[in-house]
This record gives sequence, C-alpha cells and structure tokens, in this order.
Amino acid sequence: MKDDQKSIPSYGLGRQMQVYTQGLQGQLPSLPVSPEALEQQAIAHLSQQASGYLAGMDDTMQANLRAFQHWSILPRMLRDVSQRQLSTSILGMKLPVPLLLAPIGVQSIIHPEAEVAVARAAHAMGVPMILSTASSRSIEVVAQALGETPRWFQLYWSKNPELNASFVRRAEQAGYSAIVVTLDTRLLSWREQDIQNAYLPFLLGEGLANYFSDPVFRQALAQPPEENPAAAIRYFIDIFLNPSLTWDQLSFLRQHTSLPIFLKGILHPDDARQTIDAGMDGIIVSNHGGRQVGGSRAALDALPAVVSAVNAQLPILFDSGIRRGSDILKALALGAQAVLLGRPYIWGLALDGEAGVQQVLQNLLADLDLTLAVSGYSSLSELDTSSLVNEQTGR
Ligand SMILES: Cc1cc2nc3c(=O)[nH]c(=O)nc-3n(C[C@H](O)[C@H](O)[C@H](O)COP(=O)(O)O)c2cc1C
Ligand SMILES: O=C(O)C(=O)c1ccccc1
Repeated sequence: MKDDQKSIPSYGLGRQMQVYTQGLQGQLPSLPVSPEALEQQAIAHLSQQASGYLAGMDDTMQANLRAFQHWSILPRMLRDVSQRQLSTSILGMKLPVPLLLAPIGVQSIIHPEAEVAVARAAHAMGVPMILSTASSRSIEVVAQALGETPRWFQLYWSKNPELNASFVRRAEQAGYSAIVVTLDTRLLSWREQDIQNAYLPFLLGEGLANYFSDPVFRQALAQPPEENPAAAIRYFIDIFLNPSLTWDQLSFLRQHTSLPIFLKGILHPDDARQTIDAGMDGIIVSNHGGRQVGGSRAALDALPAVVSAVNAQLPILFDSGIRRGSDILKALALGAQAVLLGRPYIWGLALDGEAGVQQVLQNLLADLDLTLAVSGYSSLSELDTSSLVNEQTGR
C-alpha cells in the first residue's frame, strides 16, 4: 500500500500533468476518459453474449445514474486544499481511498486474464478488491496476485452449508479481511438480454473456479470436475442459489468466521435495522447495478433513509451508479463511508486487461481528488449533507 502523502500527487495533479505532458509528445490517453464513451467502446468490443451479460434493466440502471443528479455539490471557496487526505478507515481497516472494486463474477467472459488482471491493477493502485464467489480465478490465485492489497470475499450463500463454511475458511486463510454476503441474488432475475441470447455463462463452466477447487464441493461429486465437468456443473446449478435463505440463518456464518460480515443489497430502512439486530457488522446499499429488481428504487435515493435508520451504529458502503469523482463525493456526503466501483473497471478490463483497469482507476481517483479540492474539501471527513443541495426540495 502507498503512503498517503505520496499517493496524493499521483491521484490528482500527478495524473492530470502526466496526461498533458504526454500530449506534448502527441500521445493521447489510450482509453476514452468519459465513462459513457468507455462503456460504448467496451460494449462494441465484446461479444453479444458478454455485453448482454453486463447489461441490466435499462430503466433501473438509468434511475441509478439519474439519482446522482437529484443532488448538487455546493462548492466552498478560499479553503486551503493544498494537502488532501483520501484515506479512510472502516471497522479499523485502513483504506487508502474510499473505493473498493465491487464483486463481479465470471470475468473470464470479459478478458482471458479475468480477475488476475483486475487484482494486479488493484495492487498497482492500492485499491482494495472484493472477490465474487462466482469468480473465474480462485480465492487463492487472486490473493497471490493482490500481494498485500486489502481484499474482501463476497459470498453467495449456497444450499450446502459445509461449502459455505469452506469458502469462508479459505478466504480467511488467504488473507481476506471481511465477508460480504449478497442478499439480492438468491435467484437470478429475468434478464432480457441473457434470455434473448439464451446465454448463462455458468452452464459453460465459466465462473466456477472457487467451486471446482473446493474440497467440500469436490467431495460431493462422484468424479472430479476435470473428469466429468458436466456433472460438476449440474451439481453447481443444484446448489448455488438459495431462495430459502432467511435472517435467522446468518448466525451460522457468525459461528464460522471471526471476520466482519457486511450485508450487500440493503435498500429498505427496516432491513438496515434488521442487519443491526442480526449482529452483522456493516451494510452495502446497492440494487446490484439494476440487474435484479427491475423498477427498484435507485440505490442513491435509498441511501439517506438507510443512513438515518442505522444512526451510525454500523458502517455503510454504497454502490450502483458510481461513474465519476462527483458521484463518490455525493455518496460520501450522504453518509456512505466508502463506495464500490462496478462496471467501469470491467469496461477497462474488456478493452485493455490489467492496463485498462489501471487506467480507469487512475482517472477516477484523479477525478475524485480534484473534485474534492475544487469543491473546497481537503479531507473526506469534512463531507456531510451540508456539502450538497437536493434539487427536488431545494434543501
Ligand atoms: C456482470 C456483473 C456481475 C456481477 N456479479 C456479482 C457477483 O458475483 N456478486 C455480487 O455481489 N455482485 C455482483 N454484481 C453487482 C456488483 O457488485 C455491483 O453491485 C454493481 O455492479 C453496481 O452497479 P454499477 O456497476 O452500475 O455501478 C455484478 C454486476 C455485474 C455488472
Ligand atoms: O450476474 C450477477 O449479477 C451476479 O451477481 C451473479 C450471480 C451468480 C453468479 C455470478 C454472478
């Protein structure tokens, strides 16, 4: 991890001057800088199946993005912003920047180096990574590529309790420092593009690295996955989704790990209160990037009520629609301690592997650092609702 003083110029002015200086030699950034152009180029580059898999429900995704426009930053002038502090701490875990990479499964359909390329870029930038259960590279292989970079493990709670315990054990052993249980995907929703393409990557054996390498999973099979992949995939399909999972079962996980547990996919303030009652350690407000409940409330619109219900008893993280530095500033001002970056790093991966992810992160962190500075803030802790105006209420 980089120390904070060194990281400031490389995030903000450093990146800006690097680009302008390279311009003197006639060199332009190799990837589009605007997230909209980046998305367009990545989608054009990918197969119809892969780009369809990245999609979500259009109306809900647009609502996620629009919600950021309900809030405006009201910049403050003549404050000393020459030294900026982007680091934060969550449950005593130090994060160099208030940003983690969101768990995104099956990255082998995006780029052959998949999560390993992402992990190397995360390592280069000091950005923590949350690894999906449905990753194309295993918990251990990704940990190795991350070196000392902080990492969390996202758990899809399968129907096999011993398998869940095994995943968590492996994550602990490989140096992951928190468990994220995703609640909004106990079933896969009706995904129009995937249905149209008749495409589900798992049926092709993509995204199953953690399962195929797991001793408990392997024990449940008559033959190893290498010998009979079709039977292994069938067993995965049998167990990986668990629509009967309920609040009372969370105690099982608590008994099997001493790591902090975050619940991802909370939108309703009553569910936020239940998270506290269930003895969990943190919340990730998210609508899964508009991929699960079509017509769901925009995640950012759901954030203030969750923040108010939690009343500072737990840390709150946020994702679904983070595209620019100003989006991060707004989510933090509304009470999130950090945000998760989703699709944008996948677009970078699609276009240029590790270097693509790194460039996306460099640009986003430079944007965040400079947005913070020109808004009059030198530290994240100065942000609160008085930094923003709600354009619908005028307050
Ligand atoms: C292709 C794809 C795969 C995803 N896979 C997972 C996953 O395995 N586990 C999980 O918790 N969330 C998963 N998510 C959701 C992300 O963690 C995150 O909530 C979402 O991407 C945020 O929305 P945004 O990308 O529009 O910002 C996935 C999202 C996408 C786009
Ligand atoms: O596609 C997704 O959104 C997702 O979260 C998922 C679900 C199951 C396996 C892999 C990814």
